[in-house]
Amino acid sequence: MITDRGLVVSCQAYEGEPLFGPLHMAEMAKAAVLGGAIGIRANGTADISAIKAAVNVPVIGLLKRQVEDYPVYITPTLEDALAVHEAGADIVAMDGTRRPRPDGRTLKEVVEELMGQGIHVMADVSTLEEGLYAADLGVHYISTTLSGYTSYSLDTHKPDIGLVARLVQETRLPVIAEGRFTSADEMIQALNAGARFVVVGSAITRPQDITERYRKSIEAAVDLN
Ligand SMILES: CC(=O)N[C@H](C=O)[C@@H](O)[C@H](O)[C@H](O)COP(=O)(O)O
Repeated sequence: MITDRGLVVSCQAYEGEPLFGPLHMAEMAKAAVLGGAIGIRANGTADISAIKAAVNVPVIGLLKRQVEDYPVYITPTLEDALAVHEAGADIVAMDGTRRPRPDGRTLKEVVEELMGQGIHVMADVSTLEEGLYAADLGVHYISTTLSGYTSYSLDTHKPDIGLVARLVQETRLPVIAEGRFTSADEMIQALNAGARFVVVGSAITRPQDITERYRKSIEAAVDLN
């Protein structure tokens, strides 16, 4: 369990991005830990293993896999969840919605199997209802990761601190604030709303996004021609 409060850094790069691959992600994780991250979130078995070998903080693992016709892509099957666990993740993060999964299993079935094996589960949800359902199933953590990314949550506030607050009020589980955080002020608000910790990815570990954000800010304010 992660009992500390603070900042968890998500070190993820997609294929085609300059920092894609376990070597870069392990170095990124080391840098995050040097800066005081209390944990790392990572995608894919190769990155998870490399990061586990590189740092001494808990790793939240997931496996992103898009299967045709299924919108669920964060650790979509039981097999994916077990692979994440075997790669060394301390916590397995998975889609915590009730949408159909490519292996035909329900969220309940997957969670029960993982918990039966003593595996710690983080349910990535997009709404209060999903969080309450995941809590009923007994998951260890609920994260707001998917707010803004399901067809029925597209209009939610970025970041969704309101959802963090509601989940804290209505469940007894550790609530994780994750997704679309870009400033320390927003993170402080989420922690003050009761989040156990905040997970930040792109705003720290995607240099191309960071550069673009700065560039757009100056372009909006200064005539560069
Ligand atoms: C929705 C989805 O697929 N989220 C993924 C989950 O692992 C990652 O792509 C995000 O980077 C992570 O959640 C952190 O969020 P942000 O990068 O906004 O700080």
